[in-house]
Amino acid sequence: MNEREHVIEVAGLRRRYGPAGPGGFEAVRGMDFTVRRGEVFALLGTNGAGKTSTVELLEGLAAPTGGRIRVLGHDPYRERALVRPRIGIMLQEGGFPSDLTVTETARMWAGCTTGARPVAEALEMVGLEDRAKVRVKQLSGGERRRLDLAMALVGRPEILFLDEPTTGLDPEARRRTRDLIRALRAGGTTVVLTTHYLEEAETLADRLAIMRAGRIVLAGTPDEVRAAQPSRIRFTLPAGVDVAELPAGLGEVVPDAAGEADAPRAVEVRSRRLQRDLTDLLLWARERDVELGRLDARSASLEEAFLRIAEDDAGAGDAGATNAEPVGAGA
Ligand SMILES: Nc1ncnc2c1ncn2[C@@H]1O[C@H](COP(=O)(O)OP(=O)(O)OP(=O)(O)O)[C@@H](O)[C@H]1O
Repeated sequence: MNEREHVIEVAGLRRRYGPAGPGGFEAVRGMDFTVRRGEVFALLGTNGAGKTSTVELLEGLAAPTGGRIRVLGHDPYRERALVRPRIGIMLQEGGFPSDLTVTETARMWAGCTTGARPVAEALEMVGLEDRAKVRVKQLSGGERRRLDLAMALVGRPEILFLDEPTTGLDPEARRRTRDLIRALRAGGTTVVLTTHYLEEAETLADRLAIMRAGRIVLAGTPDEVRAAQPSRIRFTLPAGVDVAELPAGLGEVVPDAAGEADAPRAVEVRSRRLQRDLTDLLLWARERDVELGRLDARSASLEEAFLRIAEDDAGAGDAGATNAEPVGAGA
């Protein structure tokens, strides 16, 4: 496998619903990223950030209003006939005819697909083999999601697009779906997924991008995205020890404003050099014989990175245009 082959290339991508001007809405506002063959790439973002709007453009379901997309070297909208047979799509709402059984639905779908995977195999991959004879309308919501996934797998896609694949699944089905995604990746399938489960992105994705208001505001490997946020050191200072006495050069020191003057004071240090700042703090405490209460030091989680971006909605993405780190750049 050529690690550097980009199977998806996106530059300056835009999507507007409705007319130009105040009557319309621009859901995708200039996105740049690449996806490499064989990786799992996750798009994250709050409701309405533009994930589905973006993925639909990659799938060739709509034409962008600006920018350029290449999927497997082709324009997925204009050259749909070349791209569609090589990709698998699991939409948020599959909408298969509900009077057919699971097997009939899968056969119908496979009949439209060249080189289709055997239907029984696709159903087994998603754990629906026991529901093969059940009508689609009798499936539970989670089972329908799994049927949608099975249909996306029927064509043995090179790139699999999964829009919130585990939403509505019970924990066991979710675990099974995640294992399946890992197995597909191990077999060389590229997976583009949107999800609201941060731990899913954290454990599955090779790289991820966090969107806000139609733009990517942070992107990279899960480690890179976490590292972009400060670590936190939390402790309490005994009564009588002032925050100003803390060693100089610690990261941003945020004392708890509500603390009483004669009671221990909670302090948070936001640090970009966790080991160094923690060492400085502990040496200072030993030298001064200060007891730090409830000491806790931790690196930022993906959730913190996500929440910080979500909370920053006041800027509604303008900052994102300049802060965005193009995914795949120089990698
Ligand atoms: N057909 C449409 N016409 C007008 N606006 C639309 C249309 N489809 C989506 N939008 C708007 O575009 C924005 C982005 O929607 P999109 O579904 O892409 O977001 P998302 O990140 O996938 O959200 P979610 O996490 O809720 O699925 C939203 O504000 C939505 O209201």
